[in-house]
Amino acid sequence: MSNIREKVFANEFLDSEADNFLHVYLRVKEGIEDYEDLYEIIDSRTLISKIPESSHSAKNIKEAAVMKRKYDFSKIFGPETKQSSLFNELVKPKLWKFMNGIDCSLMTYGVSGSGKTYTIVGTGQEPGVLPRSLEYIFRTLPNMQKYPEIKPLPNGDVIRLGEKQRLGEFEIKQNILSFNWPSMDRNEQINTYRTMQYHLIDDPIENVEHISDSSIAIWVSFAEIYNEQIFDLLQSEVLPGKSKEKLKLGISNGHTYIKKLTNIYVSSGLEAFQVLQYGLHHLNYAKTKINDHSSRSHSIFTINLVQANASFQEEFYVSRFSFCDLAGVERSKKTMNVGERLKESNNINISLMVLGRCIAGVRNTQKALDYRLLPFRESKLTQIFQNALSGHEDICMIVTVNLCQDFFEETQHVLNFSAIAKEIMVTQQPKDSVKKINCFTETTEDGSPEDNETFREENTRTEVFEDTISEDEINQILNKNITTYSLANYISLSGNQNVQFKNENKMMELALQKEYDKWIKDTKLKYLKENFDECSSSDSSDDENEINNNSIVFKRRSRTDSDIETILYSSDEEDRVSFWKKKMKNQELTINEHHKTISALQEEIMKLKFKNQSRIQELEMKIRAQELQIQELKKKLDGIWNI
Ligand SMILES: Nc1ncnc2c1ncn2[C@@H]1O[C@H](COP(=O)(O)OP(=O)(O)OP(=O)(O)O)[C@@H](O)[C@H]1O
Repeated sequence: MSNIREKVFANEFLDSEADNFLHVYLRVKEGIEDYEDLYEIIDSRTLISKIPESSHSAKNIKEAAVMKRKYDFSKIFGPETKQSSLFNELVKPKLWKFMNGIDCSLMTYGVSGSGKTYTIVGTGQEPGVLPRSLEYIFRTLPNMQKYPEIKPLPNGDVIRLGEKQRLGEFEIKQNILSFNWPSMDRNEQINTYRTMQYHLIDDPIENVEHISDSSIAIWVSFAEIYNEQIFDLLQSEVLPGKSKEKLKLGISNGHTYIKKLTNIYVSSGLEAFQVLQYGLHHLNYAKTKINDHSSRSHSIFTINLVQANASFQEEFYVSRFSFCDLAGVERSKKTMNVGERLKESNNINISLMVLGRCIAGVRNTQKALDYRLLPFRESKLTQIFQNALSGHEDICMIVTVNLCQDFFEETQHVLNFSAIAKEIMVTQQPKDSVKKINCFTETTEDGSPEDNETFREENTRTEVFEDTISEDEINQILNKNITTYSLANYISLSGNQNVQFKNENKMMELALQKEYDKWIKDTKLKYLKENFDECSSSDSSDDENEINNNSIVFKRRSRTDSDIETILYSSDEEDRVSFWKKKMKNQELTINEHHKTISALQEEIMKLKFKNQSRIQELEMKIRAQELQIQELKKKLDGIWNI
């Protein structure tokens, strides 16, 4: 039998896609009747936005003639689009790739309430692309075994399970499937799924002859990024008084993964759907002014497909399909959020801003070879999707919009974002980079699967840098055509891997380091000039709004409240992010100050308590002494009476 991957790459669909740019689709929410004053869908790919003079977006437009903006999409799904059409046209071809071993991601991006969750999860009557995908995958692939044999680890390796571990994994799944819902009838879920199955019974499926001669398994995971912390939505119920475990990120072979994320083995679409419902039940939702059931986090549901070549028992291929439902773009003025909701809002906006900056950065990098240090590490979301967002995986975005007037500014922001995203070039994975996945055969029969997983994660893989410097790169460096991004990369690589190279080229490295330091200095000065006013001298040296940079004093430009909104919705992403970061930093400092005051007061109270306690003890001892004296005197008195 030939290699599964060879069949994948021989498949004609891989070469059939005409454009190599990131696919960005627009989905227009149904039920908005009178949007023609503001928007015009001129064909299946183009939307025109008419910007009213009163709008904030019109401020930067000088001539009346350019009060229209044109946005191109891979395809526009109008308000009449049914969930089934969206699935058939957009997701089905991707599932075919996924079943042939290629990693795929689908993201929904849009204003809060515009239909992101509706598109991915849907409702009982109108299931979204995810439940439909689960059903499609299980109808297409051959029957799965009841107990799993091979388990994919979060870092990309696979592990062969022993007898006890197989039973253990089965039990974990059963616990989820038999979970008692406080607010939902389990039978209702099953009926919802069965109804969908009934409707899809005549839907054609693909011929997967070449997959049927390999042994396969499907595992699913579900993670949430809430307030910049990662949580496992499939973790068993947290005991009262205990908090949910925060998961960390790891890097393996250049891919970022979530450490210790639970993977559940599922052997049918219904089981996978029930696991999805279990995770959704743990997701952070809240009622805001613009959506009664608003997701306050980014959620990532991943289907992992493990294929083992029947003839080569130790050859495994894992492919993943991630469905990422992003939290909604929102303005605190509209949502009227305060307290915890406001904090969530800030975190959501910041991570979406970083996403926008990364996308713009990748676009610029590819377009003008204007390499920069892209801010992927500034948010968990962008770290996880770094590889996909850099154009190295099959990723598509569904931008959801509500074309009503109330959300005009936010929708412009979303449309601008999508216009940039659509310019990202996607590079197809080259054939020679396909690798065989490591498989670990378990020797011990005892120990839980989690133990093994942790052991494997911690002991078998270390974080490694993906590649070494190529001849071309060295030539680039010598030609001084090097960009800052490559410089930074080179320095970090030479510091970690190329020890021999480093020794041989010490002089060159020093020169590069100098050039890199200069870039850091220039960037800092540029930033200060953009955000601060230069002043001749400083009146108060400890003013936190002042920065002294090489004896030039810069004073922070003050910003009004309305500037905040302008920054949040302006096109200058870097300005926005740095502004919000600083604002949050200041808030953190103020909170710290409050904490310090509270600690001081608590100390004072303790001191007073202690002082009073010793005074009370002193007085009690005096009373005791008085009482003893009384007793003595009484005794003497009794003696006198007895005489
Ligand atoms: N295309 C559509 N057709 C019918 N109903 C829709 C459509 N899109 C959204 N809805 C309905 O609008 C409401 C809000 O949608 P949804 O919860 O999907 O928004 P969201 O973008 O995920 O919001 P948030 O970011 O706040 O979580 C839901 O009741 C949903 O059923």
